[in-house]
Amino acid sequence: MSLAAFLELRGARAVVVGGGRVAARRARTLLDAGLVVHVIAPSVSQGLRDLPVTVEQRSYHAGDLAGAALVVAATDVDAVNDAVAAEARAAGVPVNHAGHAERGTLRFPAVMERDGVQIAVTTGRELPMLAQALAEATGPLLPDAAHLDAWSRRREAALNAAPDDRTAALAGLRDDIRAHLGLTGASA
Ligand SMILES: C[C@@]1(CC(=O)O)c2cc3[nH]c(cc4nc(cc5[nH]c(cc(n2)[C@H]1CCC(=O)O)[C@@](C)(CC(=O)O)[C@@H]5CCC(=O)O)C(CC(=O)O)=C4CCC(=O)O)c(CCC(=O)O)c3CC(=O)O
Ligand SMILES: NC(=O)C1=CN([C@@H]2O[C@H](COP(=O)(O)OP(=O)(O)OC[C@H]3O[C@@H](n4cnc5c(N)ncnc54)[C@H](O)[C@@H]3O)[C@@H](O)[C@H]2O)C=CC1
Repeated sequence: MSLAAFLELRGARAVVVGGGRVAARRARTLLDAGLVVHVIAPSVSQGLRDLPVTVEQRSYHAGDLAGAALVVAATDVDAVNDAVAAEARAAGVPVNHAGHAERGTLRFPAVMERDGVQIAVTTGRELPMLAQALAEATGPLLPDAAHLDAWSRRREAALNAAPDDRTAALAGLRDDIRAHLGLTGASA
């Protein structure tokens, strides 16, 4: 099993090597998470140029990943993606290898988000359609902001309650949340 985690990388530098369709998809994901994206590729698609990224129109060279907190190797040349992944690994920087995910250290999941709540799905293999379908199927479960705010207030109040009341208040909140999601019975 891989490590499931959410990275807070707002303002950090990402280097995307490659300028095609996959690079553009990854760049959008990184921008949504607040990273500063730098693209290096001899040919950069219009879709990618239209995004708020900086572009260096040339081939990748060793040393290009200096200062990167995250790297994407998304060229259509396996050997180049391998070289990018090797440089990133040596620098201890997480890297996504577009052609062979197992040669990198980071896989992108399919994601559903609503008001800050995120559900991310990975298949542990390369079945992007399944990852996407599973994420989509969970979408309707995501609560709206009004519910989130009400639950957060109740949790705060419960944590501030006297010890005798706290347990019951937290149990009541847990039951209400589970019922809202259609779950019945005790938690697993
Ligand atoms: C391993 C992985 C990459 C990694 O993370 O290292 C990978 C690999 C591959 N994807 C391929 C194709 C497509 N992938 C998408 C879309 C998505 N792919 C994503 C993830 C992953 N894709 C990782 C595994 C996730 C898992 O399974 O757990 C999503 C979830 C997230 C993201 O891309 O950021 C994103 C959903 C975006 C959304 O939610 O909107 C589309 C477009 C579409 O479907 O609309 C196409 C077809 C068009 C095209 O070619 O672009 C192929 C080519 C073979 C094939 O067609 O299968 C490979 C390589 C291979 O399979 O060898
Ligand atoms: N992970 C995924 O979701 C998917 C991955 N793939 C893989 O990703 C690869 C890229 O796919 P696309 O974006 O569709 O390809 P594409 O053909 O649209 O783009 C390839 C890009 O690589 C750049 N490039 C080539 N040599 C380079 C070098 N030496 N240095 C820097 N950039 C270089 C090109 O200039 C071009 O911008 C595919 O070959 C495939 O292995 C393909 C589909 C989906």
